Amino acid sequence: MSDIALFDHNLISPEVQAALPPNHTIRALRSGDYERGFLQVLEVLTEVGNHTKEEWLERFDYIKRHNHECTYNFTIVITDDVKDRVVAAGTVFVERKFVHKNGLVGHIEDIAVDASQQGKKLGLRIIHALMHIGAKRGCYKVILDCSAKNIPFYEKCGFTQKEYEMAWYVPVKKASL
Ligand SMILES: CC(=O)SCCNC(=O)CCNC(=O)[C@H](O)C(C)(C)COP(=O)(O)OP(=O)(O)OC[C@H]1O[C@@H](n2cnc3c(N)ncnc32)[C@H](O)[C@@H]1OP(=O)(O)O
Repeated sequence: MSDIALFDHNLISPEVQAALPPNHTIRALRSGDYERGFLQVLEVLTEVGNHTKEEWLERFDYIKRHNHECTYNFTIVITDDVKDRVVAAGTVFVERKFVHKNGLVGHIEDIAVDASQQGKKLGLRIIHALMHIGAKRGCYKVILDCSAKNIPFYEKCGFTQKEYEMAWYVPVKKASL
């Protein structure tokens, strides 16, 4: 697969692009971002797994092919164009609901800025770009879960605290001997 974009670039906010440092670009995730270190950037969040290129393309291609269906996935990155590396990433899912008269809700997930690039407003730009995508796709709200230490960051981005997060982790079955 050549360097294919996950979704249409006209959803990227021109205001956010204009606010980036020189030689940086905000754009849709591309299939070639495997080589540009997209998965390594996500390692600031959690365990990512050592994907082969084939495993990466399997997931990328699936999302791309199914992006017109029930849930839309808009994953974006910021690249350092001198180094040709991904330095920040984030996703907004658009969920189709029955409530709010068949309303749409954006869910922000997996916000990550390379450890060496944090504190340069790249996280803020990613969030603003995802909020723009949610608004353009017709969401009536955009929501996310985060740790307490990140609340001030999301408040700076324009979010307010509401409700509580709940989680259930599927028990890992031990292999039988
Ligand atoms: C929905 C989710 O995915 S939650 C998971 C979020 N991701 C992580 O925790 C992974 C590790 N952390 C990171 O990748 C980054 O540090 C992020 C995404 C949390 C923040 O991105 P950065 O690029 O470092 O932040 P950025 O420079 O855009 O900060 C914007 C503003 O928020 C402030 N801010 C950022 N993080 C914090 C924090 N933890 N506490 C207080 N303020 C903060 C900054 O000081 C800045 O304020 P200013 O406008 O007054 O100068």
